[in-house]
Amino acid sequence: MSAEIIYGSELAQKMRDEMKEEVTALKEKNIVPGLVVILIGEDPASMSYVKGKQKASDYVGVDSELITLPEKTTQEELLELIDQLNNKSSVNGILVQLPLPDHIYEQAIIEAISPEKDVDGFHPVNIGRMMTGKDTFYPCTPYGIIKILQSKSIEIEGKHAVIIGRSNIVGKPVGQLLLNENATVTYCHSRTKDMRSYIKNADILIVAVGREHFITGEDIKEGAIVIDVGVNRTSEGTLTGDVEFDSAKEIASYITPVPKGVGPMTITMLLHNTIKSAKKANNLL
Ligand SMILES: NC(=O)C1=CN([C@@H]2O[C@H](COP(=O)(O)OP(=O)(O)OC[C@H]3O[C@@H](n4cnc5c(N)ncnc54)[C@H](OP(=O)(O)O)[C@@H]3O)[C@@H](O)[C@H]2O)C=CC1
Ligand SMILES: Nc1nc(=O)c2c([nH]1)NC[C@@H]1CN(c3ccc(C(=O)N[C@@H](CCC(=O)O)C(=O)O)cc3)C=[N+]21
Repeated sequence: MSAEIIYGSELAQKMRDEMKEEVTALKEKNIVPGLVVILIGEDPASMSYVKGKQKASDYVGVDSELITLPEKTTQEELLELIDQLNNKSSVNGILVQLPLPDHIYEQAIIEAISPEKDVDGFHPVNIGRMMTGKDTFYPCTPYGIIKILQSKSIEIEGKHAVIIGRSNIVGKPVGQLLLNENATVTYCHSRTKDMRSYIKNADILIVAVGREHFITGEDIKEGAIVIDVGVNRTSEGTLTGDVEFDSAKEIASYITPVPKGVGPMTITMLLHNTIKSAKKANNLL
């Protein structure tokens, strides 16, 4: 058996086309969804992600502003900027690119962003809403993964979903969203004992570790659905996921590639959240 490859990039394009129409209609009501991205320092991977996001915003018609600040920016300066943006009505979404330099306390920044403008879905209020099954801004990568599964009408209910990785931005929230969809969820992480036994029993396997070739075809169950979140740069300078694609493809029923898998959906859901925020601010939701 050879798996069907799910190109998140194709779903992303389709959703961006739909959003573009929606934004055009909003503009006729004088509503322009506005996003501000704050990037501190000059990390090349972050700069590349931010560029992709600017391009997608332009395509959809979201008014996106990039604020780049020097590495030495203080926590107080960043908090002051966030305060200004929280109070600016033309700004519907605020994203502070992570990770931040060591001298800035990440949690203080996340909590300073108004939950109503937290289009990353990282604020504790939004995480709490997600955990209690309420509608809110869901974290973009996990939300994109749910959309990828739904786009292929893959049933989540009753399935055993195994998540490798428990970060606040990917692993934990993707498990929560899958639980909300009635999956049975197992989290694995660096302290998990006998991890391969869980992986072998996964109907849906989500891999978010950040290590090339972490999972191979031998690890997974026949017919499993494999979602590869990892983005690793190879020694040749290309991008690759956490899953050894060629071997896994022969065992899985569906698999996402890297690039062109989850990544483009992350950006798409960021735009979705920004448009949603603009609609809410104008009492359209
Ligand atoms: N495509 C996209 O849109 C996005 C892709 N990414 C990519 O996804 C990957 C993960 O990102 P992120 O969640 O932020 O990463 P983190 O580094 O924050 O988390 C990695 C997780 O993997 C776990 N882990 C590490 N080593 C092992 C091991 N040997 N066995 C089992 N678990 C292990 C860690 O466990 P522990 O908690 O115990 O340390 C941790 O929970 C990265 O490659 C990143 O680039 C990230 C965001 C978006
Ligand atoms: N506040 C915050 N929010 C984030 O959502 C956030 C963040 N910080 N910090 C870093 C991670 C990483 N991340 C990615 C988004 C898109 C791709 C993506 O589009 N990848 C393309 C390839 C892009 C390329 O070619 O460089 C793909 O997989 O096809 C990757 C990674 C968002 N993150």
